[in-house]
Amino acid sequence: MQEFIIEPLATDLDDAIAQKIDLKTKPQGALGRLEKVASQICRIQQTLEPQLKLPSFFVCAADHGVVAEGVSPYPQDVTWQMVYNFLSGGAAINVFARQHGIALKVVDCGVKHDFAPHSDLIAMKIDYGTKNMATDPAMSVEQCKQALGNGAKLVDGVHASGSNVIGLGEMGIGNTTAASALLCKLAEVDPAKATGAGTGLSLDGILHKQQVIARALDTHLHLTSPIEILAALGGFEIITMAGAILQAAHHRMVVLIDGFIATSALLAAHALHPDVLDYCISCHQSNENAHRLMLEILGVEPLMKLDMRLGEGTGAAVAYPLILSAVNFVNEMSSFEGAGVSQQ
Ligand SMILES: O=C(O)c1ccc[n+]([C@@H]2O[C@H](COP(=O)([O-])O)[C@@H](O)[C@H]2O)c1
Ligand SMILES: Cc1cc2nc[nH]c2cc1C
Repeated sequence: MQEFIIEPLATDLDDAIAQKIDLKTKPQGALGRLEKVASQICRIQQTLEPQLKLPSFFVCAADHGVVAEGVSPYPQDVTWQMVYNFLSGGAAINVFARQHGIALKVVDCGVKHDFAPHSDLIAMKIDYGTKNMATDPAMSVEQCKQALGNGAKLVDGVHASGSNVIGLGEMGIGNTTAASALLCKLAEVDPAKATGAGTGLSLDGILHKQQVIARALDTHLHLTSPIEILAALGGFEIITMAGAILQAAHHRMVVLIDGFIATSALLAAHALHPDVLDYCISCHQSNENAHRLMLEILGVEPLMKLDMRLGEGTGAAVAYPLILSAVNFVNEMSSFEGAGVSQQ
């Protein structure tokens, strides 16, 4: 299994970072959350002059055997159809990535479809979708380790090209069931609190999805080791994202976390390596109820809440200019002394 070595953030520069931010021409704390983001990026990069270089986003796509239980209102074919939409530049994430100068690649982590080669498609198919978690482990432990390694490979590639900030998004009909199941098992949350509408289930549909998740938890009741839990309840795109998050933390990169499913990948990564959180910025709290719960459990505050629930990395992409503003104020704002402005 890929070994992820992640250093907790050093605290040596903390005083200097706080001082630099406090001496900018503003009342103390007046840039609010941007100050927290700026300070986190300075700590990740161990510098007083942070930079965001070559932002690189991955949309990780895969299918889910649990759709056989009727947990999503959309047909499974939407997964591969949306992959083509990403490749032709017509999805929401394409629009926002173009707007903000973000490089975007689509990753076939395990879609139930054969794609022709494409310059923006990275072929990392582990299988044609997972198995039905209600009756079987979604994947084998071997496949789970392979997915973690695939995520690491994605990040190694962009890191070698000079990128220091990544964003992770996903596409996979049925993947909110996997995200909810992971939340239940990893954080001991009742399915009644962890289950939501996903792409738009009715109330009856949500109750049925809740029962399917309860059945999956029962099937895998005996499991206690994180890797076995991730294999039993995860998805190929979720575990690939978890591997990418872990490897980005290893490289001391800034990791932009999108909505509910991307956060389930962070929860999975956190179960393997708690220090990974230091490198992650939660960009947008999804309208999926359990996302708030997941963020609370991880102890992270999302940057925004725009009532979005799309995935694809859209929440992270729309947050990108805010994060850039945080970095820019540290580098470009005058200090009180430099501008000749009186302090308190
Ligand atoms: O990111 C989110 O917060 C989010 C919340 C609800 C749904 N989604 C997207 O909807 C799909 C999964 O929904 P479902 O109902 O099929 O489980 C998948 O492609 C996700 O990207 C995404
Ligand atoms: C159309 C559609 C687009 C999506 N993008 C991410 N998840 C999605 C789910 C659906 C159904």
